[in-house]
Amino acid sequence: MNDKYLRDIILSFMIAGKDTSAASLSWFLYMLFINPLVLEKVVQEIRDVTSSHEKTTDVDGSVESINEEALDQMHYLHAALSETLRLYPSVPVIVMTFFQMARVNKGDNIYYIAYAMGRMTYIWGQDAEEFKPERWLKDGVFQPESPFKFISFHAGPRTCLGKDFAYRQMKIVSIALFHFFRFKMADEMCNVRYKRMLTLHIKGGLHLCAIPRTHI
Ligand code: HEM
Repeated sequence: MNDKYLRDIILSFMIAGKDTSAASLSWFLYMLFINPLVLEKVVQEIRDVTSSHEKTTDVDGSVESINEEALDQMHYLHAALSETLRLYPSVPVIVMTFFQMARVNKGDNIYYIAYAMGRMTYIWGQDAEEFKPERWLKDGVFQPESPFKFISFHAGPRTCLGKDFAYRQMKIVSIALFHFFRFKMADEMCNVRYKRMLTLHIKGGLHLCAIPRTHI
């Protein structure tokens, strides 16, 4: 390994890992606003996991309670994040360049639209357009889908290398945010739309007001 190799690895992790997780968290917060019952369940799960540190001002105590074991127990949060990524995949269009295959020439590009695939009734059923974390749960336990069905992290040999890291990061940030704050949209009438880019961002960003919690 030389410095250039190391630089390229760090750069690709920063490019692949920053905007994707940030955009997912924005959509996640938005989905919770428009689905208050899901928000309630997410907050309840966070409350259960951080219950040993009820004082919301006790930063060290609450950070301590966010350990590996606690993160693994958060099935509902994991399901809600997955459901967000199904409807709002951070990489909405994925392109593959082919070497050679039957009926595909060397150098041809094939695109698949993760955004559309996440909403197809053929793949996800009649309720495909609905935000339903429950579709990922069986008896309260998260059930992973085949990566060829839930395509938001790509599948096969070029699958996302940071998937587990991304879930951990998004879970930790969500726990910290909801433990210490309530949120409301700065303008509840605003029309939230996506911006057409390589990654799926909210057009103009998601503007929120954070209100410190006195108790969770
Ligand atoms: C919600 C968060 C994320 C999503 C939805 C996501 C999704 C994806 C997708 C769809 C690809 C394939 C892109 C393509 O081939 O065109 C990819 C590749 C990749 N991702 Fe992620 N990603 C996320 C977070 C991260 C994080 C946090 C890291 C690293 C810390 C990371 C590292 C990578 C790397 C290195 C690749 C390239 C893999 C390769 O081509 O062999 N990703 N990701």
